[in-house]
Amino acid sequence: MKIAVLGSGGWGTALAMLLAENGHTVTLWSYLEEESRRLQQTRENPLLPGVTLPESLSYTWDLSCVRGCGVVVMATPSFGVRSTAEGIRGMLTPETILVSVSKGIEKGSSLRMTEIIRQATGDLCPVVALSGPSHAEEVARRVPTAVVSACPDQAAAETVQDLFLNDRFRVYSSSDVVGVELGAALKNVMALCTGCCTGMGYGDNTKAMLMTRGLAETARLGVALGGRRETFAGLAGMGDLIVTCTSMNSRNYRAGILIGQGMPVQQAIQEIGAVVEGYYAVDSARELAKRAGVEMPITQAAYQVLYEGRDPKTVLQELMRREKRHEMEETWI
Ligand SMILES: NC(=O)c1ccc[n+]([C@@H]2O[C@H](COP(=O)([O-])OP(=O)(O)OC[C@H]3O[C@@H](n4cnc5c(N)ncnc54)[C@H](O)[C@@H]3O)[C@@H](O)[C@H]2O)c1
Ligand SMILES: O=P(O)(O)OC[C@H](O)CO
Repeated sequence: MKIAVLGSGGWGTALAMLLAENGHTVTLWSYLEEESRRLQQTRENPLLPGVTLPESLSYTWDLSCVRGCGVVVMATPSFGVRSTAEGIRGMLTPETILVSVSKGIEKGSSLRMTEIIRQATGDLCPVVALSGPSHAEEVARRVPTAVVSACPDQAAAETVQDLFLNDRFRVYSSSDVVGVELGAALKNVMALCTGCCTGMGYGDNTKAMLMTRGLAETARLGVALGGRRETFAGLAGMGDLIVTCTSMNSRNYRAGILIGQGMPVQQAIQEIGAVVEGYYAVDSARELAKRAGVEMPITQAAYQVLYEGRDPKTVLQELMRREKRHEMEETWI
């Protein structure tokens, strides 16, 4: 299969490697010409240390590489998804399958990634979300990993499942694209929160509390927006939450640690040197929650720290002092 991977950050590069190793003809598109030239010359991505890119990969910074591709993988940061999708409109056919691997919710529109792609490309092709606990650094080193391929069009989800599957990358299919995408976007917010508490010197109890209650509010929003409750107990929900809130590979968790240690938010994001999606998602998630009438106290707390400059210790105190309640009072998995 001829495949284009759009976005040569850590994740786009790791997936391009995997698809090339699965025998596909893969072109890796970079947003910046110099990034593409450097990849071609060095066959290394500094975001994936110690990994050599396969000889069979091709590199470009020209979006016309999508012409004639059966599958196009959208792997830019969430803020680049709309413009990249608009750039390929007119080069697709109804048979092309688009795969979204970006994790976020668009600022302003509060649309999920597959919704943006469908809108920006004229809703011509099926759009599959591929998500789950999968740090690029580990996938590139062939560490056994499992993810989920989600689309209401089951045939498209299964085509993508087959393309990516191999003996170190297991892919499940799902029709719940809403649940899968919201789990992906919200776990980044929770990782910023758990990182922040780690940075402030709190321990495993605090981390477990935020992960568990964070998943509860994620599922509450997801179900209100049409996702299935059980999806949040799966790879794109609990699975990705675990990996992101516990791994030093996580950009969101590491940014949270720096903020908890007292570094200003923008400086912490700069320091990470790769996209910190939770920062962008928190604003849109809060907006979605408001519209759906869903309570999301941890997301709200994260917003106050990240956008209003409030002291994280005070914000955590306020979370702890909320009115007492029954654990299973609300929608839960
Ligand atoms: N890195 C991972 O382990 C991983 C795993 C799963 C999903 N994801 C998701 O994949 C997406 C990409 O993450 P990443 O870690 O590869 O990012 P990254 O920070 O490593 O790479 C960012 C890339 O995007 C390019 N870029 C910058 N601005 C752009 C724009 N406006 N339009 C298009 N491209 C632009 C940069 O040139 C760079 O190549 C994110 O949504 C992330 O949540 C990442
Ligand atoms: O490094 P993070 O926090 O952006 O997480 C990357 C992936 O989403 C983990 O599945």
